[in-house]
Amino acid sequence: MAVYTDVAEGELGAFLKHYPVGDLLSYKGIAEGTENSNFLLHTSSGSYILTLYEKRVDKADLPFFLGLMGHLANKGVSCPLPVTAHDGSVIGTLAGRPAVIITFLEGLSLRRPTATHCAEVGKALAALHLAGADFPMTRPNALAIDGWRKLWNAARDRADEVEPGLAAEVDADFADFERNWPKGLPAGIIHADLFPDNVFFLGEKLSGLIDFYFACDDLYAYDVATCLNAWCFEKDFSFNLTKGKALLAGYQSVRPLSAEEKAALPMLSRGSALRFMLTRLYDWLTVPDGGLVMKRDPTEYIRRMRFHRAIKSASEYGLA
Ligand SMILES: Nc1ncnc2c1ncn2[C@@H]1O[C@H](COP(=O)(O)OP(=O)(O)O)[C@@H](O)[C@H]1O
Ligand SMILES: N[C@@H](CCOP(=O)(O)O)C(=O)O
Repeated sequence: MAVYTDVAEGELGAFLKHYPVGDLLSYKGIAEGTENSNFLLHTSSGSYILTLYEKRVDKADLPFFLGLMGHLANKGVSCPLPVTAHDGSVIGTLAGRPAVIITFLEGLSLRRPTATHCAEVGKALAALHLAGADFPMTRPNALAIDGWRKLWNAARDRADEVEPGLAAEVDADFADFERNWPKGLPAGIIHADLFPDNVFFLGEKLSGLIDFYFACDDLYAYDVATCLNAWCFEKDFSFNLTKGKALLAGYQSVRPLSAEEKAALPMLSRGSALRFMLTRLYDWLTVPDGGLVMKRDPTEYIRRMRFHRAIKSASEYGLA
């Protein structure tokens, strides 16, 4: 469910007069997504996505996210381009919310990606890292260890309701991360949420990347770790080595990982699994059922955390 704010046809028509998109022919709310309200617009000049930013996106971050999409699109990354209004602005106001129109990308997100799709994602992630290297704005990762700690402080007392023993397990992880989290690895702009729902394909060919609303500055290899978690595990929580090999080979065909990045991959993957477990756990425990935010199962990421804890070397992910 991701239409939290309704938009009346009259006010949308009036809003669109400020943009070079032609006349409104039809529009409908999009069910997919988690954070914001999204609408598909058909106008006399084509299709667009209208996003109304809801409470969990800080308006102060919008120039970074939208500027980044523009920068990447101009460098040949297939991602939405924000549409500039006649007065030169990109961020408007609609139904009391910050609102933006972005270009529509063709393609479908996949429920069951294959190793071929994983290789494409690896290549696209590396291309994104290279294309973002000269983006002039910065945004610290709000969901790095300090941000995880805040989520954990809010959820810890009830964590064992979700999985007995989870509180002690995660406390031990924090102690390890706070002492041993990798430092000094290559860093720059990362997507930070490149899950299958944020990647479009036309057949086996990747057609676009969306949802840059967690993008930030952090370790490139941490973004690779997030993709291993999101793309290379099966529904039974087993790691698919063929997919891992394909994703890593795809990435390294564009941007080779250093020996230090490779060595850090098990810890980064464990940290990334903890990050997604924590946002899911926080929502699971704090958001009322039937509420507006779609709740995702935190236990899927507890399984991944356990898998990564047992990894001895990054070769177990499929690194040559
Ligand atoms: N540029 C785009 N082109 C086509 N569809 C899009 C585009 N942006 C978003 N969508 C659609 O809207 C859905 C939600 O978008 P997303 O950015 O993931 O929202 P949220 O930030 O709320 O999770 C996507 O799953 C996709 O179906
Ligand atoms: N990918 C995250 C949730 C964020 O949702 P999105 O719709 O903004 O991609 C998770 O799986 O926990």
